Amino acid sequence: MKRIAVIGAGYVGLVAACCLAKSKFEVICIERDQDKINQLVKGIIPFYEEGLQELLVAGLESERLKFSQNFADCKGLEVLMVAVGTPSQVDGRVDLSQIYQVMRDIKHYDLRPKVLVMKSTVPPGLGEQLKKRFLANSECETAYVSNPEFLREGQAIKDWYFPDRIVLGGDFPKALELVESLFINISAPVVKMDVTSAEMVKYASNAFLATKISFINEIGNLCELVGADITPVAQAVGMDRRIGDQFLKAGLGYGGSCFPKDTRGLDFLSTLKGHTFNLLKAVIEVNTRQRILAVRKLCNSLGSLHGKKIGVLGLTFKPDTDDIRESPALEIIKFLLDEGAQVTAYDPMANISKLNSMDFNLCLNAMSAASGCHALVLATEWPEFINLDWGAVQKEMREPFLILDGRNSLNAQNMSVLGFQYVGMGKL
Ligand SMILES: NC(=O)c1ccc[n+]([C@@H]2O[C@H](COP(=O)([O-])OP(=O)(O)OC[C@H]3O[C@@H](n4cnc5c(N)ncnc54)[C@H](O)[C@@H]3O)[C@@H](O)[C@H]2O)c1
Ligand SMILES: O=c1ccn([C@@H]2O[C@H](COP(=O)(O)OP(=O)(O)O[C@H]3O[C@H](CO)[C@@H](O)[C@H](O)[C@H]3O)[C@@H](O)[C@H]2O)c(=O)[nH]1
Repeated sequence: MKRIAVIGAGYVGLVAACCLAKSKFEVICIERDQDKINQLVKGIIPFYEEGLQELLVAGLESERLKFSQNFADCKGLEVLMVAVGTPSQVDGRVDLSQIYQVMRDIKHYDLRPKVLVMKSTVPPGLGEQLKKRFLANSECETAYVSNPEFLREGQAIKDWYFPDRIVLGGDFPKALELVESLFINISAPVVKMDVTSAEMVKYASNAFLATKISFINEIGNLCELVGADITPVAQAVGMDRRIGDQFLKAGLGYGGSCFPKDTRGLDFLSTLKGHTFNLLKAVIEVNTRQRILAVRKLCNSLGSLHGKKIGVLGLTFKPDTDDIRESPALEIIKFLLDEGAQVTAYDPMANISKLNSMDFNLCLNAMSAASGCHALVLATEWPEFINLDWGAVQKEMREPFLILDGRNSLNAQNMSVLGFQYVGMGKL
């Protein structure tokens, strides 16, 4: 029986802790936020993720999953898995303060696990530094293993059990084997390498997916200029198996807690190392521009936005999550407010407690968000929006009945028949 400590009950930490407890490991999850722990021990998850609540409750009932604020409770455990946050600073640099605090605590409490597994996304090269600074001590026999996490919000449990690959970076085969043995019941190729290369896999994967999105958005922008439609273009391009059909959806660009911060983080690291990563810089710039483009489209149809009433459907960075971190919707709302528009918004799940005070009217449903609006922006493609009674929505609105489909998820022709002025992204 392996006993595992997971540090950080955020998104990744909680998924890891619950899934490992389900695999019959004894797991203690250390979280610094006592309010979070108070909720978790009652079986309540502080965010939305399909299927996670049930796993949490099962873990608590089996008594294989425990929570604590106290690092001393990790003493004597074989595996310590770090899943604390690595957010972005204003200049793009990764804020590593949570990681350093954990390393100091490991030293302070003299924990000496057999293996320290780094699940947090950290800049390539950091692991080797941490080893030298915190673990290079003849008495400490802790092996360091980088094990980047690739799960997506909204599909986290599925991604945990059916990953495309498990990446392990480390120097000691025994330590790598120990970490590999945590993923029992998971059938996926295990790719082993050195620590820095494993750290690079995570950044390269996110940067590549972000590149695909910005690339298709640029093709979409060109489609508008030549009179083509990005939807069939992307579909046919993606049918080439060498390209693949995923992450080719044009729209308002990528948001969330990972792509924006990880692309900025990799760009910062490149600059620090003396390399100008022009391709990545362009990916980031295109992504920022997509939001501005959306606002320009509104201006093109409405003229000045001052005093115009604009409804926004969707606040989360994508459907099936309540996460609003770096959401394109919120960035667009800021622009609209700056232009003097009156903004109403609705989202079926957004965690609005995380919203800093914003000067817009949060509505209880899509229909009230649309009421009296000159324009509606579909910012997140929640199924409930696709299936709205759009005829009824149109009646609630006022001229010019503009709909800006920021996710190209509505049927343009149907919308026109209903009397909307339809504007998509990368379409005529
Ligand atoms: N969110 C995702 O979908 C995702 C997916 C893959 C990888 N990642 C990476 O995983 C890491 C964690 O991401 P997240 O979204 O779960 O972060 P998060 O910010 O949601 O959660 C981090 C948690 O760690 C806790 N914490 C911080 N310092 C602590 C300490 N010293 N002791 C105990 N608890 C502490 C925080 O209170 C918080 O609850 C990041 O590096 C992220 O880039 C995230
Ligand atoms: O064709 C596409 C696909 C996605 N997006 C946008 O891209 C963002 C990110 O989407 P997604 O990748 O599904 O969400 P995340 O949960 O942020 O997951 C990403 O970030 C995680 C954290 O690093 C990684 O673990 C995952 O592998 C990686 O997919 C969202 O705003 C989407 O709307 C598009 O605009 N077009």
